Amino acid sequence: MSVVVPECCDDLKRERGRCLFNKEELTNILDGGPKLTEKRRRIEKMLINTPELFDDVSPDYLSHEDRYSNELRKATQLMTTLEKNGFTYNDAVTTGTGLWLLMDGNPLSLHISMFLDTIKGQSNPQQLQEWLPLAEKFKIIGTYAQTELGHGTFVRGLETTATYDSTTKEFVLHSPTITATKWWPGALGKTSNHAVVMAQLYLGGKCYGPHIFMVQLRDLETHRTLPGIVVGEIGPRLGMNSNDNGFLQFNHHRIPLTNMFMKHSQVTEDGKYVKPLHSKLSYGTMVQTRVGIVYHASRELSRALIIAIRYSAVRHQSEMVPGDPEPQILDYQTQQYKLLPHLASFFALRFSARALLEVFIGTSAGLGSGKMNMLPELHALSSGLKAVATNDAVKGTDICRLACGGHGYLSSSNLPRIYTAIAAGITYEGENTVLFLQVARYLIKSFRASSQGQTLPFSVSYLRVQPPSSHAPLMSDRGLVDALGAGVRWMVGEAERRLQQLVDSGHSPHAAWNACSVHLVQCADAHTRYYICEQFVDAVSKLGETVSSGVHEVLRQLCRLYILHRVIQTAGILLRCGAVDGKALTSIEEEECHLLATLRIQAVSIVDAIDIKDVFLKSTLGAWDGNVYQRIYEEAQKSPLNKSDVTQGYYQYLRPLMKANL
Ligand SMILES: CCCCCCCCCCCCCCCCCCCCCC(=O)SCCNC(=O)CCNC(=O)[C@H](O)C(C)(C)COP(=O)(O)OP(=O)(O)OC[C@H]1O[C@@H](n2cnc3c(N)ncnc32)[C@H](O)[C@@H]1OP(=O)(O)O
Ligand SMILES: Cc1cc2nc3c(=O)[nH]c(=O)nc-3n(C[C@H](O)[C@H](O)[C@H](O)COP(=O)(O)OP(=O)(O)OC[C@H]3O[C@@H](n4cnc5c(N)ncnc54)[C@H](O)[C@@H]3O)c2cc1C
Repeated sequence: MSVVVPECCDDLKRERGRCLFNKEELTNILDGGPKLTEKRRRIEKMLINTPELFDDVSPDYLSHEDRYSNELRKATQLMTTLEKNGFTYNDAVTTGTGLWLLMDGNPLSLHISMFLDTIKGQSNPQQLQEWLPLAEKFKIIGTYAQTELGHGTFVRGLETTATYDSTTKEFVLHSPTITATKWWPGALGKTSNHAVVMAQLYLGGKCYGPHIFMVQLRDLETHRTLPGIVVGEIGPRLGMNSNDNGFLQFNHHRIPLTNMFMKHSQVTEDGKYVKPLHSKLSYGTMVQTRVGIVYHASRELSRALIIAIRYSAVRHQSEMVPGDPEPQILDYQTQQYKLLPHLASFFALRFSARALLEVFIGTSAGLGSGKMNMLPELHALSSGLKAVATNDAVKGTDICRLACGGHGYLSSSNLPRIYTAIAAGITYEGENTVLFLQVARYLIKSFRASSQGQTLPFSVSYLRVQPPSSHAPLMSDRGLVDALGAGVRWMVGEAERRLQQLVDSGHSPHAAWNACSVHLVQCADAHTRYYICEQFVDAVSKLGETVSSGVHEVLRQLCRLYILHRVIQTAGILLRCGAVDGKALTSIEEEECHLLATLRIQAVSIVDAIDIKDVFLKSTLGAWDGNVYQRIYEEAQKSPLNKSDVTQGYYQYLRPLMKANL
């Protein structure tokens, strides 16, 4: 397959003719610099030149088993192609390209993410030396097996046990109940021959809580399940059915002492426990994956936006002015209102993902030298951003689908598959409500610390009980972000007051927490969105000195739209705390409508600059050339039902019905 850029239709040609900025420059910003754009394109070119990586037939037409095998075939082909060309799996992950090719849930994704990340982040030097080369070269294939039938959220409630037997220097892994069955891990059913398993550590009859163990599940030659282990696949799901999400039970299965991950906590041969520097270090893989998911969610949202915005420029429907030609649906203000705030969201999430990655890298470096103080901040930021990013990506993707009318419901639009894949992100890696409650815990703690005069970490410093007065005019970007900050401060203060009131009236702190938890989740959501606004404003103002005026103007408009939209969404709170008044809100609403019309002019060019090629969009509606109707028609011809004019079903059922005397 070669990269041919086809002629585009007249509508898209006209849209692209109105571009006032340098698209390549915007692409570079989104990629993180020209070098990264160049690297991504090299990887893409290599993948596009590997036809085996592309489906001729939609997975929708395959049986469950064929679907799995086909995806496994592509996943292994991808890994060997990368290797042969001097790239790593990580290059395909960090550029998004690998996931786009295999986004029906691929059986190697857990191996290249959580399995390898656990080996890198939780092993002592000997374990690293032993396992990393095997895993990196796919000599062993693994997954992350934590969730059980009975518990996903509450890690401390897991029931799988790992009991140390000092006589043999082994751990005995056991699933004592049906609810202790591991359930959900991707690639556990049929693909993995190893798993990192989260289990309750027992030493001398005492439970030390969840710890991680490396467990071989299958024979490396025959791939048969080892004795003492039951493993299988959990059956069809809402989406990502090419993966083999699995179940796993242990029956007094023994593994060596050295198979407990021992970077942070250790068990000695005689069964003594050595505590980690921080009790949640074993949750590190989850934190790292949440950081990755923020990028992943923004990428998936961007695919949906490219599809829906290009389609909206090609699709003509109804009359805006009686008797006039049917306009492009993108000219309807309501259509702009559906799509453009999500386009702004994509940019906001991308800049925030980058900021979060920096916090992650900084914190990880600190951990290396024994500094644990950044861990709570990283946990709160990664939890909040993972939750907001997946919530917004899911909502945005569904709006993109709706914005494409009936055709958005077609599998060939690819919007259903993008939606079902990212929808899982709300649940996996920490269910979003639960993650927000973790953020809320951090907010309340910080707010109370501030009342006692303590200095707050950077992401919550604006919560100071007596904040410095803002000098930015209200209607400036900074002024509106400050107003949003004042809103969050008011919400958190209110939550703290309600909690205290309940405790004072005799409720236990835990009962009070539950009684305030709807409000607490709202605080966490608002705090995270305030952080996102800050990152967006900062990023655009920093770029201001280095980019051309056209690109800067587009970024400024997107940032402004994001902030205005957020202020309107939070209007109730901002009015209650006096951060804005009705008059300001009216002018903000008017400005938003004006901005929608301004951004509409270059919307197609902005999504072009995201630079995702047709082969990765996989959509009949969103291709570069805008040749929508021909593509939809051609795709329909591939339906197996069209192989014959009269189907078997006619002879078997319809004809007998028509002939029956009813
Ligand atoms: C490098 C980046 C690369 C960039 C490039 C990127 C490219 C992309 C990369 C790849 C991505 C592609 C994506 C596609 C594939 C996706 C595959 C994924 C498939 C999904 C896999 C899964 O789905 S896998 C299972 C996940 N399953 C959970 O996610 C369970 C949630 N459940 C909990 O996580 C705990 O259960 C929960 C609630 C914390 C309570 O934990 P708990 O009960 O032990 O703790 P408590 O609540 O009592 O809290 C006590 C104190 O601990 C503090 N604390 C708690 N956690 C802490 C922590 N982590 N760090 C610090 N502090 C922490 C807390 O803040 C309290 O602090 P304080 O006391 O000071 O207030
Ligand atoms: C596609 C997919 C892939 C997955 N892959 C893996 C994997 O590879 N490895 C793995 O180990 N796991 C995996 N999981 C499991 C996933 O991590 C869990 O499903 C997730 O952590 C949520 O846990 P749960 O299912 O127990 O939900 P529950 O916690 O039972 O959630 C049900 C409801 O209860 C609410 N709730 C729960 N606790 C609280 C609380 N404290 N306060 C308020 N509300 C609460 C939740 O908000 C939610 O509304 C995967 C899941 C999916 C869907």
